[in-house]
Amino acid sequence: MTFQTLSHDTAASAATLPAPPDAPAGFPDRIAFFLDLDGTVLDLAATPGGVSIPRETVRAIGRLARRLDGALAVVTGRSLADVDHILQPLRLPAAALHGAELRRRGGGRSAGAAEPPPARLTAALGAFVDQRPGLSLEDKGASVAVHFRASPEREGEVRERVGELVDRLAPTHEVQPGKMVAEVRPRGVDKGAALKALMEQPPFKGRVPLVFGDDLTDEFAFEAAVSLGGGAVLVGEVDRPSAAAHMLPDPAALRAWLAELAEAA
Ligand SMILES: O=P(O)(O)OC[C@H]1O[C@H](O[C@H]2O[C@H](CO)[C@@H](O)[C@H](O)[C@H]2O)[C@H](O)[C@@H](O)[C@@H]1O
Repeated sequence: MTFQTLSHDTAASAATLPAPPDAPAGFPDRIAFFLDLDGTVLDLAATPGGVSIPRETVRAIGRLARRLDGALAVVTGRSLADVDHILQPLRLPAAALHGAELRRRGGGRSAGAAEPPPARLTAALGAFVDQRPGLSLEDKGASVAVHFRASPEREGEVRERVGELVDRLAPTHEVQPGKMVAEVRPRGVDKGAALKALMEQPPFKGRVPLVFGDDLTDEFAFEAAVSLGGGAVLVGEVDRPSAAAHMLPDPAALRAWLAELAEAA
């Protein structure tokens, strides 16, 4: 495996990471792909429902999944229903809601970890959002998100209030910060644990993971992949340390990279 494990302590180093090789080592027989969606494959949009994906990207992902013998999964904060809607007609293995919803090859779903937060928390978040123009609540079941992209000046207030409400009302859940969003997800559920769970079974077992992501939640998956001898590609520049050893400037660059690899395959 040629993906190096590097340590990146500064934003400057993260901004100067090399691009991933055109043909990653182990492709297609010994490697597994894990794709984050928003900010990675998808350009960010004003609202969760405002995203779109070029049809040729869906075709490229489908083709790569076949070439990898099915060892291509989505790892996302979105729900499985959203994943299938965005990537239709594909139905890929997926760790949705940060891993609270897990779909292995063949459509089997995990049960258990996907309990929603207490209703009193969702009600309190709803009341908070209703009183502040520009905020919105995305209720995804096991995970709930407060979005402030339309009101970025409210970031401090949102992060503080969501943290306080979760501490007081939802001991089963914890806060997951993200881009213009404060999410609430089940405690201990993260993309790293989800990646490791998928890697335990075919078609992932015996391969090395390569993860593509952009946000804080993806760092769990980056670290898990590196710990399993694989690698990570950060999409977009960040002002934080990252476990990724490679970088692409934006989702368009990743879509082009995937299309080229699919074409070559
Ligand atoms: O894990 P991901 O696939 O990256 O999903 C993370 C969250 O993505 C969505 O929110 C983000 O994208 C929106 C559309 O571009 C944007 O409006 C918002 O500001 C971003 O935070 C999604 O709505 C969340 O449920 C996901 O958890």
